[in-house]
Amino acid sequence: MNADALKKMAAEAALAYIQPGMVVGVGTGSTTNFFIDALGAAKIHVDGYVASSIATENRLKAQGLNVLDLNSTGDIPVYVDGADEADPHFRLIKGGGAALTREKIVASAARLFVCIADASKDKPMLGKFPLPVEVIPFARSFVARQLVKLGGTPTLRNGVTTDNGNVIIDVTGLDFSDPVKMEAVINLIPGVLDNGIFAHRRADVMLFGSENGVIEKKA
Ligand SMILES: O=C(CO)[C@H](O)[C@H](O)COP(=O)(O)O
Repeated sequence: MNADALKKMAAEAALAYIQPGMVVGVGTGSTTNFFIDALGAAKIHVDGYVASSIATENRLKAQGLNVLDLNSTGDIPVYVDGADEADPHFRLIKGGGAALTREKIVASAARLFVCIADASKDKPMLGKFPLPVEVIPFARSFVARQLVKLGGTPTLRNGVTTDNGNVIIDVTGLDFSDPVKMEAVINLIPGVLDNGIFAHRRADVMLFGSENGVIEKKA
């Protein structure tokens, strides 16, 4: 099976977590797009969806699904999103689609975070995937120098502006032996809005699409 078939399998399995009357948070990316399409077909009578990006909002609307403002919903029962890497402790690297800040906000507002991915994202430890960091443009060069001091090699993601009007710096070479600490340390650099380590807000459930079917892991 190709990666898309595995992503679709994981995305469709996440429907089991969606109940009528819920507010559902929806992530961003190709795996989440399969989830949105599955939602459109399933026609579950949820209260509405909170989108983690403009792209997701547009795709939900194209499916005729009701999009809600995060500021007018309370805590969200469930959030479904993909990941670039996941470790055995349900910690993630996200932001390959540049939506990491809003994704982390909606994930943090959710009581349950269901992460959907193809099994290639299941890693013994984080850090092969370059870490996305959302940075206020004014501070781009300063932040890059601080990331070098942390042992990283930063690269500006060319031509990308986030939904928040910022830039993305992708960083390789960081020490991921303590992802909780690294997430916090990077976020202390002035000019950083957020970074793609999801260690303070980890996933609660992992659904990996694999050649042997969906592998479900619960924290
Ligand atoms: O964090 C993300 C977007 O900011 C995505 O969830 C992550 O990049 C995975 O994407 P895909 O489902 O396309 O593999």
